[in-house]
Amino acid sequence: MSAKKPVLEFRKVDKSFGHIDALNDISIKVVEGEVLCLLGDNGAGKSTLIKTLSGVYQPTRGEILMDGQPALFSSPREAQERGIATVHQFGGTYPLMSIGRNFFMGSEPTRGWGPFKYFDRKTANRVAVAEVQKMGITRITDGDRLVGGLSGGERQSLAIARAVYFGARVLILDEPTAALGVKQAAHVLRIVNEAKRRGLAVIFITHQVMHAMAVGDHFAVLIRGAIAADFRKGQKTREQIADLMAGGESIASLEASIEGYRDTHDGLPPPPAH
Ligand SMILES: Nc1ncnc2c1ncn2[C@@H]1O[C@H](COP(=O)(O)OP(=O)(O)OP(=O)(O)O)[C@@H](O)[C@H]1O
Repeated sequence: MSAKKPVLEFRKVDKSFGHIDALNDISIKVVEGEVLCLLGDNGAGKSTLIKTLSGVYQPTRGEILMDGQPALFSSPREAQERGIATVHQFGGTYPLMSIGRNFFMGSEPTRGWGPFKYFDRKTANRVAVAEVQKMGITRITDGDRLVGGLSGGERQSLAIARAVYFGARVLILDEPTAALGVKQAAHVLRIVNEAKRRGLAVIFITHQVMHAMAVGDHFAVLIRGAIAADFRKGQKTREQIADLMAGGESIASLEASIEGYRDTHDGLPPPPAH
């Protein structure tokens, strides 16, 4: 067990949509300075879990605690104000706007007064570039550059740097490396480590076991809305984690049965199961 403090905690949380139980008896802690990897196949409940953490949904049953106190986030804005930031797969950035504008979207620094107030482009650019560089992206030097010209990894990094600058305590990263090549993914993983080093509690959602293993301190595998396994770094091998994500069915035996079918059916794959 970790001696660090949980920032957020779910206690026996259920979330149902009519008769569909998307989350079932979820108890989990998100700890400062740690990365919690949330793993699970399509439809396992990962999105529902992060939406419940970030105020989009309210639990049907159970309790959410923040800093040990009961917390109810009635909207995403309220969760954001409490320091819960969500970064989605494509960074949630605006491609036709500059880096400086994107960084300060919604909290623009201004100069002047009353009707003479205007967006302080220089300050925005200076701060945005400095913050992004502090996270290790030294290739970004011009805050006027359009975000549309950045790589996928740089966009993710910009969104993470922004969340850190605006005081996020919990950073939820929804498949940040899913659409990235190896080098770009490595870049984002380094930034995840940097956010953790700065004491943020990070929730990292991914399908990629290797990416999870590169940054995770704590792992939770969701299957059909329930936590099927909850373990810490070093307690399971890559193969064991992949098997858990596949619902306990050994990937190796699945591959062997597909190969066996191909051998007797002119190399054709088996038809999909119904
Ligand atoms: N708003 C909703 N209304 C009804 N059912 C929902 C709703 N949102 C999610 N579900 C159901 O809850 C279950 C979990 O869905 P969820 O989107 O959380 O899974 P996921 O793990 O994020 O999947 P993916 O990796 O494909 O995004 C699914 O069966 C889904 O159909």
